[in-house]
Amino acid sequence: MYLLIPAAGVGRRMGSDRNKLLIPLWGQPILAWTLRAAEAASSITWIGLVGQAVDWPEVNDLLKTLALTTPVQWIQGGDTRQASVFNGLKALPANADRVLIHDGARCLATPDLFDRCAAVLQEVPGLIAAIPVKDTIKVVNSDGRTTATPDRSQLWAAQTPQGFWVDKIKHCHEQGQEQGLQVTDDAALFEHFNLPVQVVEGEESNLKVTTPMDLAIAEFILRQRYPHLQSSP
Ligand SMILES: Nc1ccn([C@@H]2O[C@H](COP(=O)(O)OP(=O)(O)OP(=O)(O)O)[C@@H](O)[C@H]2O)c(=O)n1
Ligand SMILES: C[C@](O)(CO)[C@H](O)COP(=O)(O)O
Repeated sequence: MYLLIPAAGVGRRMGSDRNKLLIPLWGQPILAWTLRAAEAASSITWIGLVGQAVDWPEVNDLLKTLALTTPVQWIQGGDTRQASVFNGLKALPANADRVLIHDGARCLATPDLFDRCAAVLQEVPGLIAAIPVKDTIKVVNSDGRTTATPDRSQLWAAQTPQGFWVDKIKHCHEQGQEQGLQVTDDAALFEHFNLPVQVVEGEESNLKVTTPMDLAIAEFILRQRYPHLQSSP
């Protein structure tokens, strides 16, 4: 299975002056955890790492340290996550007919989650990892007043991996760019063009490390996951 890792952000919400994926988390960069999980997933046979040129020297050093057996191709990212993913799709090997797309910031996803998504993608053209929301969600207007309360039983929090048949998702991105669509996940393009997106049970621990609080939570999760370790493996 081909995997694209969007890793070309800047981490504004982290308050970082550099790519947050290079910030240490329990002894190694956030991105290292993501790459280790992808490496450990039996289904992943190729990684497209989508990043900004300014980060390449540090990422290259990290790749040398990790010495992954899975081939990793460096791909130039774009100004938005959507543009970065599209660049990644255009850089896929010609024989790639299915692809998983996984945020570099979701560094706690387990190898099992990748493998489960890869297995389902054999059967459906599009999927997302997701978990049911626990909070009651409100729609709020520009005055800060609630205007609606969607039925919680129908609300799921989308995660990544998200997976797609390559020809379909590439076409969606092409059309989306032409029509000026701006989306925060790739499944939204599938939905916009009336293509089916199957939910695969995600993981509560598969948080997107976005803010400093997320870093603290992520370290807690790692310490629980590797209780025998004093620091990262
Ligand atoms: N131009 C961009 C923006 C984001 N991403 C990636 O998309 C994932 C999810 O994005 P997010 O968590 O928002 O990361 P940032 O954009 O860095 O964070 P912020 O929005 O706070 O700046 C991350 O792995 C990020 O590296 C990307 O590849 N290219
Ligand atoms: C793709 C995603 O992780 C699904 O929840 C999320 O939409 C990414 O959002 P971001 O603002 O680019 O971090």
